[in-house]
Amino acid sequence: MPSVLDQIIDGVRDDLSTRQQDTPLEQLQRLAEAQPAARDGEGALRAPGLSVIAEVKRSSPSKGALADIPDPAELATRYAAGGASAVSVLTEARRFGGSLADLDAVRAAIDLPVLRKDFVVTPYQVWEARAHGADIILLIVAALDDVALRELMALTRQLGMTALVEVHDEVETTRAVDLGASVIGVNNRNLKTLDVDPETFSRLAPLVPETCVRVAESGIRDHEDAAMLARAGADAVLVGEALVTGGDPSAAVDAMRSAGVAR
Ligand SMILES: O=P(O)(O)OC[C@@H](O)[C@@H](O)c1c[nH]c2ccccc12
Repeated sequence: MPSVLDQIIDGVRDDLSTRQQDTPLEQLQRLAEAQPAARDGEGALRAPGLSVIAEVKRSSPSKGALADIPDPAELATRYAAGGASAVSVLTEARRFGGSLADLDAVRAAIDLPVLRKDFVVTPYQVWEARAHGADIILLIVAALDDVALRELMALTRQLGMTALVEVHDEVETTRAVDLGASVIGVNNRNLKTLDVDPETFSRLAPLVPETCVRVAESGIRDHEDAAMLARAGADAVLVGEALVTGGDPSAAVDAMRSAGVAR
């Protein structure tokens, strides 16, 4: 039985081959080179206090539809007003309801670093992220072998972007650290089963060197969860569902950010 992650990546590869036919790599590279330089995503997350990466997320494989989000730019503007350090935009279409158009809209609306959140498996997607103005990309260790991960990390750096390298267990964490990742996200959700274990971050954080930015991801409901994660060593939290379903995204971001101050 293929895992949920395998199934998602199969769909991503299909959609990718369509885009590669429409837009050849050389054209993307020209678009990427015409972009203003990438913003310093790592620096934004390293800033003192608990940083919030606020996510534009319409649906998820685990919960189905979460929110319509007719105007992602407006949502991103609210995140920025609440003090988000970066905005994450899901661009995966089949399971998460995202698109590169969402990324474009958010990029045009705010001046914060923007994270392209997708299942990146080829250099083409890294160029694509930069061509659409992203400053940070997600690289999921569970989806990549060391050769691919090293190549994608190097290209990300070459394009002036930050890689958020995502792990879910001890082996993946060691791989990320050994490959020199400087921003490591611990996903409390297992992408192979979609189960959330809120203790995952606390268990893995000690394996991540102090010199790295530690990001806690998934299942973070409120300022109390954020405070707990800050105490467990999180420099940043990545939050989607709680912000898109909560009614007041600015206040929710502000509450989480402020919760980290008392750490
Ligand atoms: O909506 P939540 O539970 O707050 O989670 C946000 C984010 O962590 C989640 O969307 C996520 C983390 N890693 C991913 C990888 C792929 C897709 C999605 C994700």
